[in-house]
Amino acid sequence: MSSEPLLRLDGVSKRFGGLTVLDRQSFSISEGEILGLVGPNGSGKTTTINVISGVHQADAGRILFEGREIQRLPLYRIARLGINRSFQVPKCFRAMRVRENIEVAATFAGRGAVDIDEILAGIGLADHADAIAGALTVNQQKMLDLGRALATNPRLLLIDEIGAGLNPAELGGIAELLKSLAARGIALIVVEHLLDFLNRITDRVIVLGAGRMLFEGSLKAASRDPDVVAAFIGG
Ligand SMILES: Nc1ncnc2c1ncn2[C@@H]1O[C@H](COP(=O)(O)OP(=O)(O)OP(=O)(O)O)[C@@H](O)[C@H]1O
Repeated sequence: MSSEPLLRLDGVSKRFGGLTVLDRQSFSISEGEILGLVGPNGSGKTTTINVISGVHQADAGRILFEGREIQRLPLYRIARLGINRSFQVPKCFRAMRVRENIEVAATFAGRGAVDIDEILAGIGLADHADAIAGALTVNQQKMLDLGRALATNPRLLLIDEIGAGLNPAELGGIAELLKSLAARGIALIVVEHLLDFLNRITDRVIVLGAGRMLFEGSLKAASRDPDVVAAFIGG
């Protein structure tokens, strides 16, 4: 493994109109690492994922992936470099079959052959391969979203609140899947409100409050940090 971080944010800011949503974020992640991103509603977690993946462009700062600046690249080029993400609200092709959704993602990214059956098994949809995606439950569609991201052979995977609404057994399955991806060298940034779930997969978290990085370290230490406590319970 290289000692250089896979991804580095350097003073990244994002504004929507007069509202500063990300305020000079700087952090990095190495291959095979899982980084948790937590914070109250509206603190900028999804926006962080959106600027890394190219859904939005940063207004200031640099985003380096394997040492290369990507902050001005469009989403499809970022995906082809090996960064992909899941969405809080699933975005699969609802009229297509489950397997076709994954095949389309693999073809679009053009990042080499992937084992579609292995992906289907990993996301728990092997028995639904021929189902129409729109007929799946929302939780299954979230898994399909993850499968579509995996089909692009990512080196960095951004996971946006996958845990909400899942039962403990499903959460356990996802935790094991994410850990196995990290063991294969994929870096993961996981946005999550379910701290027990996060605790199972990582001990490094960044806590955001109103777009600012308030804390970086273990979840346990975060829970004792006065700035973090103030952000969550309002001073
Ligand atoms: N496209 C947009 N246009 C305008 N404002 C936006 C846009 N996207 C996000 N925001 C605002 O940016 C702020 C941060 O939103 P973001 O979705 O990143 O927060 P979050 O931490 O992911 O919240 P949650 O936990 O509720 O998902 C919020 O005030 C939100 O209303």
